Order: sequence, then structure tokens, then C-alpha cells
Amino acid sequence: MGKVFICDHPLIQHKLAYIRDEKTITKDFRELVDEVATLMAYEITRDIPLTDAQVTTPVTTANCRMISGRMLGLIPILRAGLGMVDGILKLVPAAKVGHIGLYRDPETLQPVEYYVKLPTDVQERELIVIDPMLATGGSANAAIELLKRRGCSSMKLMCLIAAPEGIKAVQNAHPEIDIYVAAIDDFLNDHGYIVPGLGDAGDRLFGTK
Ligand SMILES: O=P(O)(O)OC[C@H]1O[C@H](OP(=O)(O)OP(=O)(O)O)[C@H](O)[C@@H]1O
Ligand SMILES: O=c1cc[nH]c(=O)[nH]1
Ligand SMILES: [Mg+2]
Repeated sequence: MGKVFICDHPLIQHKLAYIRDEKTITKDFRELVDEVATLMAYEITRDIPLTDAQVTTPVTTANCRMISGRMLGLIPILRAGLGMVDGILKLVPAAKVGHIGLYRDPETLQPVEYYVKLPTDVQERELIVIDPMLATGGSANAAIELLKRRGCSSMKLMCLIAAPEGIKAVQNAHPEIDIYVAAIDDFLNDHGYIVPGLGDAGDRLFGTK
């Protein structure tokens, strides 16, 4: 079974409190999500393999370790996943970015696909599927299934806030996937919103409500 990692670094938790706050304006919300994404990227890249390398310093030769192996791919689920991309790219600027456009039908809560554009070598990359909110898990599962259908085999899921229902849904459908979150909240309300959550991440990022 894939693991669930709670990124409980004090800086992440402090910023998450402001992100949740209904008084936080769009500009600050966007900046805070970007900052938390950078901090979470530090955690999610912790197991990237290293190989020995020698570097010539101005003094002598240094035995170093450098990143080797498969390159990263970031897969934000539109729209809200976009808010975390730049923050991760600050740490891994060579990562390529693929976009999966999904919106959740407000009645059925089922994800509706409207856009897909992936790097041509996506199958060869270690992927991070990015979405601030894991509610029912329908959107994350749809994105992961789409990537698997395209031949992708190695991926992690990165969210700011998850509902227990969403974690269960991803674990049932994709038991091998590790999930990184800043917080696991209490439950979903009747409209499929995470409680206490932060409201609609896309609307708060882009000021659409
Ligand atoms: O786990 P789920 O129940 O599928 O819900 C989570 C999804 O809902 C939100 O997207 P939304 O449909 O609001 O689209 P948006 O990002 O364009 O606002 C959120 O960003 C996730 O993609
Ligand atoms: O709480 C929620 C649930 C789904 N999507 C959001 O943006 N927020
Ligand atoms: Mg939304």
C-alpha cells in the first residue's frame, strides 16, 4: 500500500493556517500556496536517487553526489493545481509540466475532462500529480488513470488538504501511489467540500468568486 505523508513542518502548517483563513485575499492566498508548494517539494523529492560524482573545485577534487536517473514531470490538475507549479519549479527547474484539465460537476461530483497536454516523454518521467484539494478523490483518480493509460508507471500525488474519503478512494483505486499532504481534514460536507478545508481552491487562487 502506498504511504500517506503529512508534511508537518512548522512553516508549512503556519502558512496553511493563513491559506485556510477566509480573510486572506487572493494575492496573499496565491503567494502562500506557492510558498507551501516549494516547502512540500522539498519533502516529496527527498528520495530522489543520487550517484557519486567528482567535481574539481579551485582547491582540489571533491567527491559529491548528484541527482541521477529519471527526470521529473509535474502534472497539475487544472485549474487549482496550477497554483502549486511555480513553487515546485523553483526547486526542480528542469522538470517538464503536463496539464490535465478537469472540473468537478457540482451535481454529480464526477470529474469532467476538458484538456490534456503532456510532455512527449511523460512515460519515462517520475511524475508528481498536483492538486491542492483531494475531496472525493474523483479528480485525482481520473488524472492518475489517464496517465496510466498513456503508459506512465511512476507517480506520486501532492495535495495541500485531503479528506479521509479522498485518501481512501485513491488508495482503493491506486494502492501503489504515495500521497503527500499538508493536512488531513475531518470530512466532506453535502456539497463535497472538505471540512474545515479552505473553500474552493480554484476560485480563491484566481479570484473567480
Ligand atoms: O476530489 P474531488 O471530489 O474530485 O475534488 C477535488 C477537485 O475539485 C477542485 O477542482 P474544481 O472542480 O473546483 O475545478 P477548478 O480547479 O477549476 O476550480 C479541486 O481543485 C480538485 O481538482
Ligand atoms: O473543499 C473543496 C473540495 C473540492 N474542491 C475544492 O476546491 N475545495
Ligand atoms: Mg474549483
